[in-house]
Amino acid sequence: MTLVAGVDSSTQSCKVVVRDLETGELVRSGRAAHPDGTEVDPAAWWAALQEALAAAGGLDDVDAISIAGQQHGMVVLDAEGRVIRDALLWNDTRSAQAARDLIDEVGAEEYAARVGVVPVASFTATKLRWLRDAEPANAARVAAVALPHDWLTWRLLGYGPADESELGPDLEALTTDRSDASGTAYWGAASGAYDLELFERALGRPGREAAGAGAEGVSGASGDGSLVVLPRVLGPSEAAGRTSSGLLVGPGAGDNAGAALGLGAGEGDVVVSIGTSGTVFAVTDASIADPSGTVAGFADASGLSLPLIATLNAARVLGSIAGLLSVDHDGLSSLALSAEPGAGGVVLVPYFEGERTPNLPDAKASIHGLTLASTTPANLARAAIEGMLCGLADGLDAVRAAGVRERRILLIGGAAQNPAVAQVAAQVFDAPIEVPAPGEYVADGGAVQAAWALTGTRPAWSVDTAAALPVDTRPAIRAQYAAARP
Ligand SMILES: Nc1ncnc2c1ncn2[C@@H]1O[C@H](COP(=O)(O)OP(=O)(O)O)[C@@H](O)[C@H]1O
Ligand SMILES: O=C(CO)[C@@H](O)[C@H](O)COP(=O)(O)O
Repeated sequence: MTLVAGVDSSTQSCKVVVRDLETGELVRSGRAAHPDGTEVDPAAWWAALQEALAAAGGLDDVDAISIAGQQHGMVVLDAEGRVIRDALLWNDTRSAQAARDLIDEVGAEEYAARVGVVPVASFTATKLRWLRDAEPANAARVAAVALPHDWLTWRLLGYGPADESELGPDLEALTTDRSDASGTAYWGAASGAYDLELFERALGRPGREAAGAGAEGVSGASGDGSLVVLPRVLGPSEAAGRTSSGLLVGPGAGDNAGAALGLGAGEGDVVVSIGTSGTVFAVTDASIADPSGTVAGFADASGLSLPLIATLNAARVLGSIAGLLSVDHDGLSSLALSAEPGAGGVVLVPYFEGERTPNLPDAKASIHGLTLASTTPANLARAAIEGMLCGLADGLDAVRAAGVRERRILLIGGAAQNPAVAQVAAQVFDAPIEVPAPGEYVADGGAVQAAWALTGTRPAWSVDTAAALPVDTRPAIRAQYAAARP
């Protein structure tokens, strides 16, 4: 049996799946927790990857692996391959002003036309601008900029600081893929190239694409320190390299593109993912350039496009309200299902972490419509689920406005396993909902990439459906949410 592995290095944890190349059957899996916070030492991701791989039985009998991960995080390396400061994650909003500055300088339409996105605090370019302005000494030391999956792939191949790695700090060996590169705001899905002027504008230092492992005589960060190295952008089935033990390492992906690949999402499928982030996305032929910045024109992991909206407030909203009500996930579900649709008029606008869609990085959550009669645990539980899903339904409207037409919504992510979430989703969205069998679809996308890189053919593994819910729209839920949100 030939085995391939996929990894999801996500915000809250690292997940590994090992699958049979021929059938796609899940053979083993493992996971390990990531630290909390929006600023994380990448060494913690590396440690979690080792732990999750060990829990998944190791890689000795595995032929290929590929690492997908949380998008946008800023990993800055010095010329010795050391991480200069903790990574700023996609949900760190300190770069909101930097995003506004970049838009003022370049223009939203120009950004959308050049790289398919308009900066928000999540995107890597804004974090680099923040670094330039807030930590100039660190910005001056930057020799390479990577994303979380790029850095983990590089480390897995054996690169890193000389005293921590087999192969040393060859920055030319850094790689990324189209999907994750498209979340930087300095690589365009339509152009298929870095926009080096936008990169320089962000960090205040010129950059160039890495020349490939072992490239010699290249002037740049590894040589004269003048040009910052950006990972070489690999195609969907292009390998990043092999480890010294012969393990083939695939290109990796941003987590949402990884999930699309793991689900085999195609025309007519809109994926709604409810993990740390809430996302709504689809795989499309045409690339998107939305000058309002609502829909990001990302690339997918198969050579197509991935128009996407993301919210900062998803599964953790439910965790927070469950904690407040002293119940677990099942308890929150039972409470929510015991309340009427509309939660007795109680509306929770869930901007606990600020928000990205709509772009309100400094917003806070609020509860509306409380009366003495409506203030019950059941209504609060239901309002949390309804509010979180209404934000995503607004996102679906934006994705539709960008030209996407869905036949069904595929509901994935940790919170999709909550029965109340699936039921309320059928009442909030106006499309049929399918909940795929519980699984790690991002890591599965990594396994698909590993198989694709190994054999040259994209595998067509099947995905089971756990539940299918017909449309049961209750327009009052979105109407009262629309009246309450800013
Ligand atoms: N049954 C459930 N109901 C609600 N939330 C859940 C449930 N199971 C897991 N979660 C939440 O889902 C989140 C993890 O989902 P996941 O998709 O793995 O996130 P990420 O990929 O961002 O790390 C956690 O916040 C967890 O508390
Ligand atoms: O910022 C985005 C997408 O643009 C997020 O989707 C991150 O990629 C984090 O994903 P999860 O950890 O929530 O899966």
